[in-house]
Amino acid sequence: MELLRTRLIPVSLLRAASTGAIQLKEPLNYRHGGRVQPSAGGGDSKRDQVYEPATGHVICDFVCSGKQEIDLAVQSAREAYTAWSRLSGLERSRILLEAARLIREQREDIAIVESINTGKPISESRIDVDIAWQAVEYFAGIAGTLAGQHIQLSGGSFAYTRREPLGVCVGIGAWNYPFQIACWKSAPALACGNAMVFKPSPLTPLTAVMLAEIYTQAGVPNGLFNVVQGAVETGNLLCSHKGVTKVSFTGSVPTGIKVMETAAKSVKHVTLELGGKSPLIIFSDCDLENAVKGALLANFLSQGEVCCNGTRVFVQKDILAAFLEKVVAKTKTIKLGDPLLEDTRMGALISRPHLDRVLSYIKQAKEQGANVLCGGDLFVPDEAKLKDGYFMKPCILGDCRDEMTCVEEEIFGPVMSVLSFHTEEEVIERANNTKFGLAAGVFTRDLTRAHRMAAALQAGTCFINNYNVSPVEIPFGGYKMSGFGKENGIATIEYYTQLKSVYVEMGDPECPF
Ligand SMILES: NC(=O)C1=CN([C@@H]2O[C@H](COP(=O)(O)OP(=O)(O)OC[C@H]3O[C@@H](n4cnc5c(N)ncnc54)[C@H](O)[C@@H]3O)[C@@H](O)[C@H]2O)C=CC1
Ligand SMILES: C[N+](C)(C)CCCC(=O)O
Repeated sequence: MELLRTRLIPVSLLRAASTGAIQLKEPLNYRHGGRVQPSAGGGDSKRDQVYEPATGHVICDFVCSGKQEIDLAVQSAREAYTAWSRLSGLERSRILLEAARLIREQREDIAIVESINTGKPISESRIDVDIAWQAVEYFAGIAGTLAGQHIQLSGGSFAYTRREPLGVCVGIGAWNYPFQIACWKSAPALACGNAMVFKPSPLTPLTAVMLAEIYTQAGVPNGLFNVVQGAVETGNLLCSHKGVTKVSFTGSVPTGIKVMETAAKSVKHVTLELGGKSPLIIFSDCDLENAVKGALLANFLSQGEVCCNGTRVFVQKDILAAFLEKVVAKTKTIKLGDPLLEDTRMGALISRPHLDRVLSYIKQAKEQGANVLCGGDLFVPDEAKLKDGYFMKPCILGDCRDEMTCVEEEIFGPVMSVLSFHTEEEVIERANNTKFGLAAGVFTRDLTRAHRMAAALQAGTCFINNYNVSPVEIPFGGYKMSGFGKENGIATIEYYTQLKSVYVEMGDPECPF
């Protein structure tokens, strides 16, 4: 019970949680081991409101953090870094394993808050929380294995390398997977001995603070994981702060470019996880039932608000009609509505402006000649409390062509664009003809073709006969304008450490002077 009293939201309220019932008063900044109101002064004192997408209600508001608060958060993280980076990997591992255990224990509470704040179904939020604690557990396991190399040199001299942390890292998150993004960034950062100041999206500020409380409960030093809240100005202050060594960013391409520009001025390390317009390629020799499942997984999780979604679905001409018939029938059965109900499979989009934007893409697609095969219009649930929610019916667009806006641009909503193709060579060229390169998928029973395709597709992740599965053991990250750097998998260690070479002379230096 002690543990529950320190929680962001009283557990009694969570047990009674129903959509539209939650109002929060607690501060959403987290600094040096506790929730705080941001220190006033230094610029951005704007207040932002937080909405519940399913009802349109305001859940709470918060003050955006300005210069003074960012200075305090970075300074506190620096202090924690000094203590944390001196621990052995195994000591860090033990604390992070406890954090993973606490996330598991609080899974349901975190998932409820996540669903209320993002609008996604509770069944999905639970999986997001699972993938999040698995990342913490995975990197806890790696913490104890971090090591350098010994290199024998001539004359008995030798060198060794030390894998050292970077210092204070900044994490900046998008709104679609708020808790998971906070874990995917903080777990490797902390495992490698860094501290982190994290800024969630202003649309979804709630669960990152729950993670901060969990890290404190698990035993990390105060300040090791601080949370600041805000939007553009706060993000900019973080990316330009002299005390920060790295920025790991998840968000759109235009913002990613700005983050990289700002970080470049003080030569900070950068990881960019940006948007996508990924191809899903379905060959006529596929298992059609599985390919239909793949197309749904590739387009309709989290109301389609997923960066790696396979939204350009290329289907080989001879199975196009059969595929469309099945995929449209399945899509029509997706149960929309209250995110907190067990059988809901699609909730509300993140905001009213975003919903309008997605609908305007559909309108434009129709004008450009696409054929709406299902959905694409507003959905108004029967329950009165949901009538102002941001719901729409999942949409499938047929008769798409490569040059249509819906095929070229990331929509970030439940909109699948279907295109047809004839040959393997043709589809490779068309699939790669994009500035993005986050993911790609192939459905085929031909083993050699599957691997040929995986090699030819310009994307950071290629799924064969599945889509949007994300085991924490495999690296995730983009090619081309979808960004660089990795999250998950052992490769991520490279992005949160630096390697020092130590030369040891065992004789006398040779000197020409
Ligand atoms: N590759 C990946 O792993 C993922 C990529 N995304 C991409 O994110 C986008 C949707 O998320 P949004 O939150 O709308 O993206 P966004 O780019 O608008 O915002 C992302 C974050 O950056 C902050 N920010 C805004 N301006 C900033 C600045 N000048 N300096 C520093 N930070 C700044 C925002 O407050 C927010 O926390 C989509 O394009 C999607 O593809 C989303 C999830 C995962
Ligand atoms: C978990 N997964 C694969 C569905 C999405 C992860 C990337 C993102 O944050 O959009």
